[in-house]
Amino acid sequence: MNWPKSDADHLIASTAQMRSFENNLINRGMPVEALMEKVGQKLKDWFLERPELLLNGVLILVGPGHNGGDGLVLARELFLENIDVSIWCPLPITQSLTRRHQAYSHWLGIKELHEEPNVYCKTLWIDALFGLGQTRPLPEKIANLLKGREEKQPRRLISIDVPSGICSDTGKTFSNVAATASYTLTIGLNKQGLIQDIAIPYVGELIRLDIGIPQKVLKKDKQINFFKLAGDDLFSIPWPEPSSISSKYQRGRLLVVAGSDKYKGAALLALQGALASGVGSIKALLPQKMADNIWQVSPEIVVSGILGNSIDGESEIGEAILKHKLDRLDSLLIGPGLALANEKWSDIACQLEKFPGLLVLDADALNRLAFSTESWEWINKREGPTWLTPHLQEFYRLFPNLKDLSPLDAAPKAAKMTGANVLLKGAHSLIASPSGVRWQLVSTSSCAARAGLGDVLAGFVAGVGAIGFSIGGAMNDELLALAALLHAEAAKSCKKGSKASSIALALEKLVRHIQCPECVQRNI
Ligand SMILES: NC(=O)C1=CN([C@@H]2O[C@H](COP(=O)(O)OP(=O)(O)OC[C@H]3O[C@@H](n4cnc5c(N)ncnc54)[C@H](OP(=O)(O)O)[C@@H]3O)[C@@H](O)[C@H]2O)[C@@H](O)CC1
Ligand SMILES: Nc1ncnc2c1ncn2[C@@H]1O[C@H](COP(=O)(O)OP(=O)(O)O)[C@@H](O)[C@H]1O
Ligand SMILES: [K+]
Repeated sequence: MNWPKSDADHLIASTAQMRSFENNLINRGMPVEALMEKVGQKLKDWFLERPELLLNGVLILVGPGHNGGDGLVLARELFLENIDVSIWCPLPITQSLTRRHQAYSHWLGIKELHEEPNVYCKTLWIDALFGLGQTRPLPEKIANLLKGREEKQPRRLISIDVPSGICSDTGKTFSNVAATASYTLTIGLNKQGLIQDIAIPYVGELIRLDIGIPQKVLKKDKQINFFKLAGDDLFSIPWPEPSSISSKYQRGRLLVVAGSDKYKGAALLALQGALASGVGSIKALLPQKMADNIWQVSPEIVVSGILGNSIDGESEIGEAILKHKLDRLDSLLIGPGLALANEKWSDIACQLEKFPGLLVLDADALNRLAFSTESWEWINKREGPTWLTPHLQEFYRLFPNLKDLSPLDAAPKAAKMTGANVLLKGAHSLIASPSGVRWQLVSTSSCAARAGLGDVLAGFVAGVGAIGFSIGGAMNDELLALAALLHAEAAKSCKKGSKASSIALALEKLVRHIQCPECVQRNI
């Protein structure tokens, strides 16, 4: 695994890993006091760079552990900068270091609240109640207070390390109540729970504060296999580059099986995604109506067969796939907009098993497999690599035995069970490989949540996969992750409300930019 870098910016840590890194530093001689001081200084710098947040003063909610200690160091530093600071310690402090900071803050004369704070006040609340040490629901008094605060002053609260009430491993609330932050300033490494879709409404914008965990400490952990991907990673993207003398057939050959009378647009969107990848040759098996017209909008596509049509407008794919020469392909995408015809998976199973190239199963191909007698277990029979691109409902339909697991645990399990790479789509899409490596997209835009974007994505990943396969044969695990990142970044670069086909054009431009920045500047 070469991308992205295994550094503090990219690693996504479980609570146990984070604890182990901290202990490692402390065991090597780093004083806990110094570590907390470092955290406090980073917090102070972050707040002082945003004076608008401090205009109405600051109230720091201090918890019993080291999270509270971080809050007290911040309180002291802001106080010394003449910011109007008060603290509230609702529970007895249990950590001695935190108690010492509390005593010093008292001696300095920092205001202390003895009553519950008023939820209406415009003061910024800083949640230093609980961090990594959370294992159970918030005390009722605090839960009610945080609930009231969100109702009366929505998001006028910033959390340190982890919003109180959220599990840093799963991202779930312990009891449906948690601090609702505008920002969460997480310390050292991104914690896996904080980037899960379920946590997004509580976490707000996630900021990682670097505390200088040395690379050699990170490298020692053999369990590091979870990486964050964001826009900055586009600059280091390992784009598969065919040789400069390669012909169109050596730059990836893709066959797209998509569309039905029921869902007419899906095939076109998938083909637009495929075109955006820059793959050398695109063929398609389409319903008759689309096959008759596609040349007018996408003359680059070669229609190499016609799909059958059920009386309900669903596509029947078996005959067309069986007639096609699959051995001349690098990648085969089946799924977007096919609808659920009454066909047996066994009709095509044998042909697909033997196909040595990359098979990408999306949308209704996943549903058809889910409802077949073969089910997900069939994927293991494939000779070539397989990529699955479900959204959450499709995923659990295909893997009903994993429905009690969170997406974070279920996706790698599915990858391991099937030997396929899985792209589980969502607000923060998760990519899991059979080797156990996971990637998660973090800085996505919710304007990507529009009908048709998944079709563009399926065509795009199949195109990128075809290029990768044409070069190496053996697929790099990160290829699916990099295709998903490009798609999300293209969606982000578009105006709010952009339609799927505009995003496909933005994706094409982004790919050209990565391959040749000068060409885009010269508008070629
Ligand atoms: N370790 C380090 O060197 C560094 C740590 N750092 C900072 O420390 C944080 C972790 O500190 P921490 O381990 O003290 O845990 P923290 O979350 O503050 O609270 C634990 C306390 O709260 C209690 N408690 C928990 N839930 C509760 C509930 N619902 N209701 C009531 N009580 C509850 C719990 O009680 P217990 O469960 O033990 O009974 C325990 O007393 C971390 O997030 C980061 O901010 C950084 O500065 C970097 C250096
Ligand atoms: N809240 C969200 N924020 C960002 N991206 C999202 C969000 N919800 C969905 N997406 C992305 O939008 C796309 C939608 O795909 P999909 O559900 O397959 O749509 P469709 O089948 O209608 O084309 C995926 O890339 C997914 O990751
Ligand atoms: K907190």
